[in-house]
Amino acid sequence: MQVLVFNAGSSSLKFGIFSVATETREVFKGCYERFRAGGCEYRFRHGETDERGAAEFDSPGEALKGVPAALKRFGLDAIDAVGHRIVHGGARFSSPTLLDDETVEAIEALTPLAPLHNPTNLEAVRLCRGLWPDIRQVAVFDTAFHLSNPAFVTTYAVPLKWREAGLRRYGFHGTSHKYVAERAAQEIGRPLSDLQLVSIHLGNGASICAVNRGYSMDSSMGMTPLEGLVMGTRSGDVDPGAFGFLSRELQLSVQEIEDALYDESGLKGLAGSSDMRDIEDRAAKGDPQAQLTIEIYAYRAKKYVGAFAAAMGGLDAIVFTGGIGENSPSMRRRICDGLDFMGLQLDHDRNMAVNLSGRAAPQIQAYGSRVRVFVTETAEQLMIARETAAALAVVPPGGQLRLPVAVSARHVHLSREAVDGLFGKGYVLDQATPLRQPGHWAARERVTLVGPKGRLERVAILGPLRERTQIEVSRTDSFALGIDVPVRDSGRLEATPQVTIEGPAGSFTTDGLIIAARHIHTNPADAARQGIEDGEYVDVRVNDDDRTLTFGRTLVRVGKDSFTEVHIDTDEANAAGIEVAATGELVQV
Ligand SMILES: Nc1ncnc2c1ncn2[C@@H]1O[C@H](COP(=O)(O)OP(=O)(O)O)[C@@H](O)[C@H]1O
Ligand SMILES: CC(=O)OP(=O)(O)O
Ligand SMILES: [Mg+2]
Repeated sequence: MQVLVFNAGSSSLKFGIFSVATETREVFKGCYERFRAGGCEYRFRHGETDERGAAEFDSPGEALKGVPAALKRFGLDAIDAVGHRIVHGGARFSSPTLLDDETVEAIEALTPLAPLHNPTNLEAVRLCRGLWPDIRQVAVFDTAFHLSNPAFVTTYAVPLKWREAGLRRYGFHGTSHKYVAERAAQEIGRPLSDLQLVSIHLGNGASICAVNRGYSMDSSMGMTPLEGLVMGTRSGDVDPGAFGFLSRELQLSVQEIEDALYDESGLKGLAGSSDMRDIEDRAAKGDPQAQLTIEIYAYRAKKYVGAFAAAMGGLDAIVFTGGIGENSPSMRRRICDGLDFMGLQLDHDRNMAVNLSGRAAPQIQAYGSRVRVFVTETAEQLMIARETAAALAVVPPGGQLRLPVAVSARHVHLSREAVDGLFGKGYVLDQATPLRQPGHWAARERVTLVGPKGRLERVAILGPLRERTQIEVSRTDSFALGIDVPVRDSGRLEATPQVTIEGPAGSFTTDGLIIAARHIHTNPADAARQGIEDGEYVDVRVNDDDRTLTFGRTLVRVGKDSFTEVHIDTDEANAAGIEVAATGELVQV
């Protein structure tokens, strides 16, 4: 599969074509960067060609316009899918997601939380929809990796009302942190789940991530990519008291303050340039402003390394990546110097000799340093290509069907004889409420279930009538009744326990008591679209928020006119934090 990937950052537009099979190979690598008024630089690599030059674009968003022509010129415009880096995915997007009108709208709504990024990311999506309306596009989110952060990390100590409105920490650069952590684990030769790592991504945007035994535990970035380290044009940590001060002393509006924190701060605010190369050159020539800037930058990073080692309660390795992390030996040295007390010591010669060609990840710690120090190129585009292909492999070409999830509360299906016994001979139930499955209904009448421990009153009766009475309860209900109830597929009633059913005209005791195994009702057309068959078991993921849960072993039941719907019981719904209406999606076929 040929995958086109877009990675629009705050100071560059990177794009590439990847051939994804068992191995993922980068066929074409393109980049527009060093934007200033009136122009930028570009570099295109394809086979033996390595072409550099100047272009007229003055921002990553503008540079998108150059991509179609570049691909055409290299004969690379036949693609199968597009993968996009999307910086902010909020609490909803925990994994790569197919882009359609609804998901694009949801991403757009997050723009205020990543104003330097999401608009350009979406511009790339629109460009591709225009050029290749029939090609599927997948969003890969910077935030997704960090959704594993615990609540004590993601929660700001602010009023409940603000938290309810959505104020919380997220963290970014997740694709990069995940890649470099995996790369370091590979070099160490131990599984990521055994390791405590600090990943230091120093690009134009910069963040540090605590990767604790395979999961992101904390990131220096917060609700927006503004918190944390000093960046190219962003401030990083500032006392929130600054807002009041600036408003009173300089009469600045919230918008003016926010704009300045994003665009006029960081390296640019401190030294007048957002480019670390310039600043390092000036500092070396004695410029005191540039010197102080470098000291602040390194100190802030060092502080987070120490903090995250303490947060995890251990540290096996740190990994440098991003333009500055990869290319500036002096910045790496400033950040590492003085950390001998925690077992981290740099080898100065190795630090100077770093060569990252061929995806190398050299170790630059001194002999005897307990903590390893890696430098590695980040590979956001490669990760996006892989995750795009993986996401599409489980989504059939007709598109991802959101499966409505219905929560079944306890109910009974009655036989003719049971109705006679409970309500009187020949009684006709009132088919009060139609259900979504055609021909199915809930009756106005109710019954009571009685077990050795207790009673369940007002239990629903679902029709039509069946050959055999079947009573479906949850595991919690089984304790209320005091009966050990097995999990069974509907209709599999051999050797099931007995329960007593009471109605207004009489009661009787019958077997047929089960905890219904979760299942999907679907029809032949939807089943074909999803690539699933009657009788097969699939996994269904429900809820995209922090209670996201994947239900394994969900039985597919295809019926000629069935309405496609996942049925789970109340215990399962509670575990997944589902209240009334919810949807799920297939994660594995
Ligand atoms: N040799 C170098 N020495 C110091 N800084 C460098 C060097 N090469 C690149 N950088 C810095 O890397 C930063 C850009 O990082 P990069 O990861 O390319 O940005 P982006 O976040 O836009 O992807 C700039 O501050 C640039 O000056
Ligand atoms: C999230 C972020 O800051 O991204 P970038 O470094 O690409 O600007
Ligand atoms: Mg970047």
